[in-house]
Amino acid sequence: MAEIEAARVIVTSPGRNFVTLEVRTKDGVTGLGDATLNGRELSVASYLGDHVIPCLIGRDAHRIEDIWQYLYKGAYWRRGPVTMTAIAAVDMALWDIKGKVAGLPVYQLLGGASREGCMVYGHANGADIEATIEAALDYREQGYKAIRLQSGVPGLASTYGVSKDRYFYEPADADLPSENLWSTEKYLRSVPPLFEAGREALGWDVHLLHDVHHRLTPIEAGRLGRDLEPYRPFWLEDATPAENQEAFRLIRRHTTTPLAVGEIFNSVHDCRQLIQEQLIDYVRATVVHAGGITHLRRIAALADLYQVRTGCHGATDLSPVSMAAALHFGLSVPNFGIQEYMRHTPETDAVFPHAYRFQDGMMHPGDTPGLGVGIDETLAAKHPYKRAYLPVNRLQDGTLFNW
Ligand SMILES: O=C(O)[C@@H](O)[C@@H](O)[C@H](O)[C@H](O)CO
Ligand SMILES: [Mg+2]
Repeated sequence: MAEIEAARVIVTSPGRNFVTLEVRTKDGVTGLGDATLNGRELSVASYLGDHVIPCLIGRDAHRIEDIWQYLYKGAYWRRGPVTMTAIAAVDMALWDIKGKVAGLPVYQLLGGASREGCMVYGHANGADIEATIEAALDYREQGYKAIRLQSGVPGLASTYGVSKDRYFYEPADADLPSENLWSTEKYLRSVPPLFEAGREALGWDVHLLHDVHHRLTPIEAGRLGRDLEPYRPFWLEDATPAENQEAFRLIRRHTTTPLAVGEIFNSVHDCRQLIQEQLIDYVRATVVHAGGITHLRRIAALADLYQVRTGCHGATDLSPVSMAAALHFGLSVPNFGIQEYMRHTPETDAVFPHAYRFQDGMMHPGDTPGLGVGIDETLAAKHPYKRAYLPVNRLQDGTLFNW
């Protein structure tokens, strides 16, 4: 028995907002869980502080599955990003504690390493094709085996996924949502030349990826997938919104370009049909928004039956605690595909010292017992919460569109 004596929520903003749960046992062992929900951070902080923590006190931290079921079924109100992010934070913290008590890194508790490291993809972006290719060459130089290409669209003032900074990308950029303008026609014309230039400059020994960010209809996505086929992309991500899972049947009918989807999913039910009908190739559900390691393993186990592999979300709004959990999961899961890696700022890394490391395009969670991430609370206190929103997206006639 490792009795839970206390738990608390730490909100800090070292460059961007993070919500972290710390669970402490009577023996003084602490575990950390990420609870960050970009642009809606305080709702999860309240869900945890007001509704979850009181139910945790006195429970056995070792009973991870039972506590997961207790919080999921016991709430009566199942699923949803706030609930599932809160459950994820508890789940990560309990795996962290179990690892520390056992003296083992979490991946060992999940069955041990299935590979030497997790292949990650980096983000090359630029205002135009030339700048994007230059950034991609830089990533290849650093050893990346997989690179996502996002370029500014001629005729559009700003484009999702294209930052002003070479390495650090932060979409939650304003105190109130900023507004972007979108044109599907301009965008669809811009991507094939980007990939043509990418293959010309980088050759064929590097994986190239692209994120559509839910902005096409299924038939438009089918056309883009087909137009990109000659350049053999590793995947086309979030080609169309996925609330309607059937929509992917139409895309599949028109292209063999592999499809990835799921960074906003929070439950296996969000991707059940996509997986069982083999409408996707990679599932992007991630530890922090999909119920923690415990639930993500369930999603991956279903996906494995249908040759769907993992490709977990890993943008900067997933804290180093999530990144570590993703790497322990990714190192052990049989059907790992790739892991997104968007590096955090030095301010974030200083608040969350961690054992995971990058080498030659691969990442390893390290062998520190537990998840291998700490929190420097003195430093965290110097970065108070700052309201920040993701942008919204409008068509050129003012219609609010998909983001
Ligand atoms: O693939 C990705 O990393 C993106 O889609 C993210 O930038 C995403 O928009 C943010 O993480 C949202 O919080
Ligand atoms: Mg994405």
